[in-house]
Amino acid sequence: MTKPKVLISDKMDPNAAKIFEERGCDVDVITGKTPEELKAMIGQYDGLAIRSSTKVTPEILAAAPNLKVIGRAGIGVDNVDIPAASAQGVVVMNTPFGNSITTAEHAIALMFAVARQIPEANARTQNGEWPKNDFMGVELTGKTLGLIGAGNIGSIVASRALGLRMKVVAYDPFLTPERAIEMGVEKADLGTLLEKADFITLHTPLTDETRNILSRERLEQCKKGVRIVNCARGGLIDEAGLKDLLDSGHIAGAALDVFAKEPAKEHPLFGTPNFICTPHLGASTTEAQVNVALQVAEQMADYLVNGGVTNALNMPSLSAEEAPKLRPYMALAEKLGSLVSQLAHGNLTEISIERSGAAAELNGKPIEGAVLAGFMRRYSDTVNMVNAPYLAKERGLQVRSVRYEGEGVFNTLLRVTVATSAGPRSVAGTLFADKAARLVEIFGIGVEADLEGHMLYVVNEDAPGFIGRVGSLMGEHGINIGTFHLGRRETGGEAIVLLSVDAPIPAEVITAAEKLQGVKLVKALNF
Ligand SMILES: NC(=O)c1ccc[n+]([C@@H]2O[C@H](COP(=O)([O-])OP(=O)(O)OC[C@H]3O[C@@H](n4cnc5c(N)ncnc54)[C@H](O)[C@@H]3O)[C@@H](O)[C@H]2O)c1
Ligand SMILES: O=C(O)[C@H](O)COP(=O)(O)O
Repeated sequence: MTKPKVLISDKMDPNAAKIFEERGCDVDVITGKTPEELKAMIGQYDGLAIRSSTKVTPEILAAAPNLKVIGRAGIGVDNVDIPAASAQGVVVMNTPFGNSITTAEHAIALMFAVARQIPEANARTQNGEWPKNDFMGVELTGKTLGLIGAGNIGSIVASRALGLRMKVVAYDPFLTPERAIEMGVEKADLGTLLEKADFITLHTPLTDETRNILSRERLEQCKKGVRIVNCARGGLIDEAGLKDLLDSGHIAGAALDVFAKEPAKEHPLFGTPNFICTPHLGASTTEAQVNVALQVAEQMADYLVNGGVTNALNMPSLSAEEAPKLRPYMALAEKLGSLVSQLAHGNLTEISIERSGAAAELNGKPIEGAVLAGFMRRYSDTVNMVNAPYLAKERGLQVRSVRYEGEGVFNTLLRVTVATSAGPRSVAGTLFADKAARLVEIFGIGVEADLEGHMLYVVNEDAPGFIGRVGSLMGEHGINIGTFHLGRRETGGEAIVLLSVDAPIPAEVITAAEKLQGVKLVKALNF
């Protein structure tokens, strides 16, 4: 098996490259490339490991036909076009906890720095001025911190602020009253937070809802003398409004680690009194960088080598323990999805995926993804379990997932049913003790078969001599039969023949089979 190839395209702790190699991947570390240069080289890679500098645009993705996973050594993924990656079947993962403490500490550091004007005092002191009378700071003790976003980083900032004897008021639509009590913060709406806060820190991702969350109007609503810290994303604050309100003195200070446009080498805010900034250093500590580098490399290698999925933003997680258990089910699921789509006709608008017995105990999402991948393969060559649910949604396919805990005849069973104009059509399969996928039913007729390679499916009337006629036809055309499986609804009723052959079945053999006595339908199947 050829080794998966990974490109690390942003500065990352060297542990990442080491882990990739130890886990069976080839790795190149090539940083600082322009989008054009990245486009020219990305085609050869299975994995792309990034921080915030590399922008993964639809153009980059279009030049990456082999790409299977993008790993963000950090939290924010606003530099990755996730819908485009999903549509292309590329898993996008991040490391949601590796740099949270470090970033929270940076927010606290900036809060102190802006409260005591430390950067300017430092610069002027080192300039030989000794400006002791020019700086009068404020204490944090007893002040109210308004926290916008109370997730991982926000909650660490809250706990540190409480330790500094601040009061914390938090605005986060997803913060439950119970969690607010647990965190020791007061849950508030944004208006109340703006009225009460002496300091505000932001800890939300940049989304359509959070963009400009501190707009000029909202900045004007803030308590006079407020100090604002943003260690989350540029774009959350109206930068022009911030400058005007710093100039007017309504806002007493602001500290930004992030800007709407980065790198920010020139900016109207530069030089504004009581404005301090750092160049997106929130995650830049040795500890955090080792954490995120190790984590991203482990996650990506696990996916590329074993199929395990952790911290993916566009598909359900699949632990390294679950992956080996689920793998045979996913193979079965994909085959059943493919079989039902090759056999059922008409406008298929609904698909139902049932898991019973042991299968009901498993994580259903990857199985669902695999059924849909098999089902959608007829419509797209590039479909996989990541993009299949998106493609299915795009086509208006309704997907139902059902689990039955009890065992039937089989101790584990997957059944896939599609709604057709002639009524529901279902196929079912099980796993034998050797974990091999076996078909056990087609459209209500019991039949036991492997679904492998090239197959011929024939529906006929159950009558003596038919098996011989099919065998002779194959022999006449020089087609070697590998396996031969039979099933029937009842004696003399509708029957099926499913045989595997060693080579693709030519169209003239299908036509000849259709002319055999008693034949109702013939189809070549491929798996
Ligand atoms: N400066 C840096 O170097 C640096 C480092 C790490 C993370 N970050 C940024 O910090 C952000 C927060 O990280 P996290 O780990 O805490 O993420 P998180 O997902 O744990 O928390 C984000 C919180 O924002 C809340 N939220 C979402 N929409 C909101 C809205 N409209 N109003 C208020 N709250 C809203 C969510 O409910 C969630 O609780 C990341 O998205 C990333 O962009 C920056
Ligand atoms: O979202 C993040 O994790 C931070 O913005 C850190 O970004 P960086 O890895 O480029 O420092």
